[in-house]
Amino acid sequence: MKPDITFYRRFAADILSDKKIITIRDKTESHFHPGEQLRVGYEDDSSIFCTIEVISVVPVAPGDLTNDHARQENMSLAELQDVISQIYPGEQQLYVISFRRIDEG
Ligand SMILES: CC(=O)Nc1ccn([C@@H]2O[C@H](CO)[C@@H](O)[C@H]2O)c(=O)n1
Repeated sequence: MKPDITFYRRFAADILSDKKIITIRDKTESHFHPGEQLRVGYEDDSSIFCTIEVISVVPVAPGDLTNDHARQENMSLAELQDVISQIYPGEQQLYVISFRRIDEG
């Protein structure tokens, strides 16, 4: 089965240990709905590593990211801002997808 959403492999351990409970995406991945269950795969080979349930999808501008967002990413705010500027350079409209992990694969 193909994943519904993918993550860079370096973030998988934080998701599987429930330390990372949000992801921040652009418009192309803003269509998920609360209650939806998503198969989660690795970005590099698309293999599935867990299932999550979407809690909410909330618009955010990169300049409005807070320490609270960073905590939910298991990062410092500086790290999060750095990651966002690398993955979504120049993007002014992003979306915070909150989730809970349901199982491993
Ligand atoms: C693989 C792929 O298609 N896209 C993305 C996009 C984002 N992210 C992570 O979400 C958080 C905020 O952006 C940070 O932790 C990011 O590293 C990810 O892992 N994979």
